[in-house]
Amino acid sequence: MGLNPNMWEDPTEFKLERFLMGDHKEDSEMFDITENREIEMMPFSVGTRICPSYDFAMFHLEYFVANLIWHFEWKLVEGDDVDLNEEMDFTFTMKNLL
Ligand code: HEM
Repeated sequence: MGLNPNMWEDPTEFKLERFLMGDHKEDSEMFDITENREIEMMPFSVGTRICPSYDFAMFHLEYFVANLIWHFEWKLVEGDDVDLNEEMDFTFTMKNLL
């Protein structure tokens, strides 16, 4: 499914901009990391052939991200307006992502 050219333009290309939000994706600079607007990306697939190692992989990815946060100094990009406060949506999300 992740390689289906009917779903994805150039499915094998590394194109982060494909996750931009908005009807006219090229007009928007927001990434849909909440997956509240569209569910297009299912990295572990779904259904009977879902990755059996989903929990194991997620555990390691959380550990990987935690190490990135721990070992690097994180700064806002000048001009960005990130607000870490929570906002109630379908779930709690960050108030301002960018
Ligand atoms: C970030 C890490 C991982 C991602 C994104 C991932 C993703 C996937 C995806 C997309 C599938 C195909 C599901 C389908 O056919 O619809 C799959 C299948 C599978 N994955 Fe993973 N996987 C990850 C890590 C792992 C790890 C660490 C293991 C083993 C230790 C594993 C074992 C398997 C196996 C055995 C299948 C075949 C399941 C089946 O065909 O019934 N995966 N995985």
